[in-house]
Amino acid sequence: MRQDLASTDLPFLKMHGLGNDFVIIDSRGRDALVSPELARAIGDRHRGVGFDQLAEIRDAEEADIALDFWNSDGSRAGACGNATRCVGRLMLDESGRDSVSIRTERGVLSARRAGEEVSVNMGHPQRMWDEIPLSHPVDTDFLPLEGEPVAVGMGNPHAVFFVPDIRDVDVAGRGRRVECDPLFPERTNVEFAEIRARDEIRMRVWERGTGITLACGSGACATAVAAHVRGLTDRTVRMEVDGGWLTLDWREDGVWMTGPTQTVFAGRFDLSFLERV
Ligand SMILES: N[C@@H](CCC[C@H](N)C(=O)O)C(=O)O
Repeated sequence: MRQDLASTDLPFLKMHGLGNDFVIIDSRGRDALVSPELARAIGDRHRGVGFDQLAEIRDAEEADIALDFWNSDGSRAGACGNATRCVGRLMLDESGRDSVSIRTERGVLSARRAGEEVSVNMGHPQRMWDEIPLSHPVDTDFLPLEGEPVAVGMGNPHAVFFVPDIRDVDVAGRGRRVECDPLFPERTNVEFAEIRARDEIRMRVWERGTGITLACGSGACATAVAAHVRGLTDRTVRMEVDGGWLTLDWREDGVWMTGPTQTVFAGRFDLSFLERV
């Protein structure tokens, strides 16, 4: 057994944002302890806790906290909008303030109270092929793939397809194929979007490293950006995902995403479970 786990009392929280579910581990005051193996073990929905993403809270010098994200296959993600909103909620409640700063791989993000909900500024979208990243220079507004998706980076890669009727899309089949297309050297998240009005989108998602989820915050931001870039929507949209509704607002300082968060339970890992990792 890893010594850092043997000597650690390891509590966690289970949270979700619109059914996009997370295990949150607070590692402030100690070294980071999540490894790919530990993430996979905790992410196992039969033998662990189960999650779409694991978020590890860490100390930060230039922000209130730092966050590292893990997918259930043990891979790292540079961004996770819904987990940022969930941990943002914890930090807003803990501090009693109206705004907190959170350092992620893509920079320092700001989370704010929005009535009962939480808003996060997910930063400016990345539109250059090498920022997303893609394997070679192409027109990121119309990728050279069947269905010509839009490529958008939100600190993680997204390929957004516009479809006439979302009910006709095989999200798992197409999502799995596009995730691993050689055009995406780090794989990609895949969104399918139906435009309902200039201020309303229906979106379903296949997440890199996880599969179909009920919501994807960074995917919702990428979809709002892609729809506006294609001239299909205004800068503010409501978006229905499988788990409910988000509001996206692409402002001068970045893409703001607003929605609900929920704490489900607090737990503590059994030492015998950690011993097997
Ligand atoms: N659910 C997330 C996105 C999680 C990361 C993604 N699977 C990746 O690998 O980039 C969100 O709410 O943004």
